[in-house]
Amino acid sequence: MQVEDVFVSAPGKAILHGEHAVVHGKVALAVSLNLRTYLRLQVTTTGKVCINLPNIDTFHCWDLSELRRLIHNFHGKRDEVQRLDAELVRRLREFVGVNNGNLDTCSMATLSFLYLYFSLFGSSELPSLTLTVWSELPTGAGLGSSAAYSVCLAAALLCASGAIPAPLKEWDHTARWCQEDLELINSWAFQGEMIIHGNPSGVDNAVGTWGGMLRFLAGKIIPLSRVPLLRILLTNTKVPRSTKVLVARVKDKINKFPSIMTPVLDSVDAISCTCEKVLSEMTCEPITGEHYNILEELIDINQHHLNVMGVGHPALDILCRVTLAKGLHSKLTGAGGGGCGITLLRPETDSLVVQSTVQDLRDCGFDCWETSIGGPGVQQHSPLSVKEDILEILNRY
Ligand SMILES: Nc1ncnc2c1ncn2[C@@H]1O[C@H](COP(=O)(O)OP(=O)(O)OP(=O)(O)O)[C@@H](O)[C@H]1O
Ligand SMILES: C[C@@](O)(CCO)CC(=O)[O-]
Ligand SMILES: [Mg+2]
Repeated sequence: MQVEDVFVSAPGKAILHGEHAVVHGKVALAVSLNLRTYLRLQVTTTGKVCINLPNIDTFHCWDLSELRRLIHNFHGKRDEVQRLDAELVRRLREFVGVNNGNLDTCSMATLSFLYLYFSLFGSSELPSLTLTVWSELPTGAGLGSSAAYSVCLAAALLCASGAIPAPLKEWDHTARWCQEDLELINSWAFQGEMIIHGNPSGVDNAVGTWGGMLRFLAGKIIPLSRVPLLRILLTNTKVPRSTKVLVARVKDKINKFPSIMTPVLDSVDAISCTCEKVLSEMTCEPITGEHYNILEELIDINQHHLNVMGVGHPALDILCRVTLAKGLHSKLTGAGGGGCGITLLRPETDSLVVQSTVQDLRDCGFDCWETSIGGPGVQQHSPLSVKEDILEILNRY
């Protein structure tokens, strides 16, 4: 077994179009953000496994002997990455003390760590380690915090188990894995997402793994390399919500009204495809106002569809109204039900207009900032390449 100390990070994401519909086999367009989750994994000789998750105020330390007892007579299936191992999930739920279907924030994060830890080390020696995670992303707000967390866990634990090499060379600040290793990271991150979400499409962990902008359809990931630079305003309504609950709510609605909801999902699919076509045209012909008019109309139509699906929220309605008063168009991003929304800014949108919109949204109690999109996917860091304030937090434990 090859075990090392590693620093890794993975980006959050914004979904331009296709949230929820993507869970039901429709196209989604998603893009990575410049906000990242960072993880430090230290190999220790304490005989303990410790996790420090200060964003969600969760700290645990278990004796290795206790963990060994937990998986006594259990044989992990390292190659089975499409489905969760029901027996392992059952044992872990009992261990963490969750018996019903509704997991709280801390239990979900703990459970997904333990699931990956046992799955990846179960058949060999369980290592003593300390793992610390700190994220720049708001947790549970639609920006893929669960996926960034799962991708970091998968990358660090796979690396520590020796299943994939640590790509960082002595002279590098950051380094990425080869395609095959990224696929393995992505598939284990998907398992972490399954623990947290219940029924994830896989789009969020794909963006966390590969970064950039991508088209996602039924597990098939197509990176979109030719996309125009989009200016996006991100707003966090700060209304808490759970992706798992919202995904289940949409499924119930589809089951209840199949003939009504299926056309809505088909329409969202067409919106994603139309958006992709317009974005591609914008890279090979001069960008016109009409391109932006179409992008804005697609945003408005999709926001209505998401309301029809039952994942809107009065705070998101306020976001749309306040921005429209300045001539700007917004939609929720991610699972909705509160959380974050995106607002498209035109290249010519005056910075004074942006500033006063941001102020109006802050006056509503929201967080709001202009963001840059398309950051790199999961990467390994030298300690020097981790921002100082984040390194200080990761080194605190
Ligand atoms: N920094 C973190 N540290 C520990 N756990 C985290 C962290 N970020 C996210 N999580 C886990 O992910 C859960 C939030 O996931 P959820 O899918 O509900 O929201 P999201 O991923 O932010 O939004 P969306 O799925 O809509 O993009 C938290 O309850 C926690 O279990
Ligand atoms: C709501 C959803 O479509 C996106 C969450 O970011 C869920 C998923 O795709 O797993
Ligand atoms: Mg999530």
